[in-house]
Amino acid sequence: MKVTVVGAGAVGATCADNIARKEIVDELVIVDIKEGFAEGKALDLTQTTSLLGFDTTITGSTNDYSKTAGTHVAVITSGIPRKPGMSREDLIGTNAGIVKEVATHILKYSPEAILIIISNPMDTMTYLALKSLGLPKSRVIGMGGALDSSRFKTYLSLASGASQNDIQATVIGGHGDTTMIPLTRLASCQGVPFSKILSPDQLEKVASDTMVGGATLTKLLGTSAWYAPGAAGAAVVESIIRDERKVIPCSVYLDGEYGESDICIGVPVVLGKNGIEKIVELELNETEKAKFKASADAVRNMNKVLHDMKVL
Ligand SMILES: NC(=O)c1ccc[n+]([C@@H]2O[C@H](COP(=O)([O-])OP(=O)(O)OC[C@H]3O[C@@H](n4cnc5c(N)ncnc54)[C@H](O)[C@@H]3O)[C@@H](O)[C@H]2O)c1
Ligand SMILES: O=C(O)C[C@H](O)C(=O)O
Repeated sequence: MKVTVVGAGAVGATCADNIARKEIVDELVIVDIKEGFAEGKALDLTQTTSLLGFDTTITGSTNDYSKTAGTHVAVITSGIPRKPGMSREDLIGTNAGIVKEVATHILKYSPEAILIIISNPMDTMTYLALKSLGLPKSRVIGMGGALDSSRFKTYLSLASGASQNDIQATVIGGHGDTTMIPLTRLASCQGVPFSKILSPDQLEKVASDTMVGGATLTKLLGTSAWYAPGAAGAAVVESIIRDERKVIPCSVYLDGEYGESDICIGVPVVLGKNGIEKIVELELNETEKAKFKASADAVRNMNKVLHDMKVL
């Protein structure tokens, strides 16, 4: 199996590192537009092979996509990250052109590839890749919910003292500071609902901390996060490559599910060898449904910018 990671920056290199350590592919290719950068990251990672004991061939390429031929899964992380004070949506002007160009190059050499979109604003970039390339909806997957759900688990754990590994918690909706929906009603610790563990005020604080999780890190780091995003990207790749059929919230094209159509937005999906094997429809209450609709309206408004920019 072969995986390509486009963008050898903070998220791309961390994702590649995690994929290599998991030993889930024979070949890993990293591509970047910056001369020598992907080759350098690939060589550096290769030199961890004997230290970490994995056996994956890692190569780098400066924009030569012929090296990516035969890719099963391509992870797109190329583009600019936000700086403190910015929103993810502020990145659309630069990243839309990059994502469209990169996805086109990947598909030229690997027409059957499954695309994992990480570049922000991720829901809109996922929609752009799917629509501009006319790909089947099972093969274009936005990574956001996996990361947001892991942050939700971190904040639930910090508030309650429970182990993150005992927690089940899901974030749906857009991958934006105001659009994501941490499902506090459904969060549980080994079968015990968090509504029985934390007070309503504590749960509300956990939800709002989760929603601004990316912005909090951007303020601390001066740029956006990479360890958890890279690990979340690798977890999505792993479920596909190993055909694990894990349920992971991802941004996917909806065609009537959750009452929405013609939009990519975060919902739980089964990830297996064909990409999206199934969309899981959670039973939302009226409040959650209203939040999901508001989130979808905001994402749809952002998608309109793609037409204004004439990239779609
Ligand atoms: N979806 C998520 O959950 C999530 C999480 C973290 C970051 N992100 C997003 O991922 C993106 C990357 O973040 P980062 O911190 O790795 O940024 P970074 O600046 O460290 O890396 C981006 C890399 O993309 C490369 N690049 C730019 N244009 C390219 C092109 N046309 N072809 C190939 N490579 C190109 C750059 O040279 C750079 O090395 C950002 O848009 C960020 O907002 C998304
Ligand atoms: O916060 C960002 O801009 C990057 C990413 O979407 C994240 O959630 O870490």
